[in-house]
Amino acid sequence: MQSLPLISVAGLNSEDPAVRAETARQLGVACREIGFFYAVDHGIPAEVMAGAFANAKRVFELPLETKQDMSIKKSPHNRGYVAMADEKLNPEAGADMKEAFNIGTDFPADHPDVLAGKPFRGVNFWPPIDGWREAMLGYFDGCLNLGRLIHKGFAIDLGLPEDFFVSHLDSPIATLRMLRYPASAGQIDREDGGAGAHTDYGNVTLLATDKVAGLQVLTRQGQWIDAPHVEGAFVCNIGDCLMRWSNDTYVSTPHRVRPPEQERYSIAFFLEVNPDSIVDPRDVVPSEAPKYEPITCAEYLAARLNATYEHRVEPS
Ligand SMILES: O=C(O)CCC(=O)C(=O)O
Ligand SMILES: [Fe+2]
Repeated sequence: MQSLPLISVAGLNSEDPAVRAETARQLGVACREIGFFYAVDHGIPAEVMAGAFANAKRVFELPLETKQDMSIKKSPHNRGYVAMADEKLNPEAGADMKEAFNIGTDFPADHPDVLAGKPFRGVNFWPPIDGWREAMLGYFDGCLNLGRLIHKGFAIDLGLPEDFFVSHLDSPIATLRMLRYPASAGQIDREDGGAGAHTDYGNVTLLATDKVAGLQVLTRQGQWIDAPHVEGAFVCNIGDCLMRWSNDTYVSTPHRVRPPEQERYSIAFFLEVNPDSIVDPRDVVPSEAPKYEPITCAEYLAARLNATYEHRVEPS
């Protein structure tokens, strides 16, 4: 049985170009073959990760009414609370047995982009919990920096200038999503009852998991394999936007969450690029005939989210 590769991403920070190149090579193999890898030596302290899980738990413990006051249905910018069974990541399979809470890049209400109503430039909902905002924004920033570092590796592996993605990542669309799956093994007979089989939409996802099993990844050979918890590691995967940008050089791979034996928490950080960045395969793989037209990151993401959430589609 295949397993996901483990990569020490600290090598991308090395002063030695040979170490950076070797780390990027490992990353490139993973992104071309399975589209998933574990990132270790990533620099986010264990206590920061533990704190994020403690805070995620607190938000789900709030009364339902308080959570519904922060409903994602009230945000055009993909922020807030998603109630149990309100989402279908695989619309053909049925509702996901999970609840979620999203925060995005934090903008003040008077930021020019917010006032102008730019897509994905909105304010966050903040749960009424002391210290929550500061702790989660600290974790968000840690993930963002890790995502930038991993993009340096992508650039090296793809034969681009090391800083190719830097200008695309100065104010990116990014979503930190806390997830809670109730114990539901034996109650739902769908293998993907926690989260329906899907690919992620953005460039890269950095997922922190607790010790409860559930995540599975589809190999190129069509086999579902477990992606077990690895202490201190992020499960990272390529999203559809980077697959498109790289002209399918990197693959976004279907994954799902089985109904867990025990209550399960995970925290996903979905990183795209700046809303106005042009995602054009000609820029990333100039030697190949492009399979996709150029599109802005915001346009691409909006189209994908509109297909997932009924509430985002304007009633006709
Ligand atoms: O909870 C997990 O382990 C995976 C969640 C996931 O794939 C997603 O939210 O996109
Ligand atoms: Fe996912």
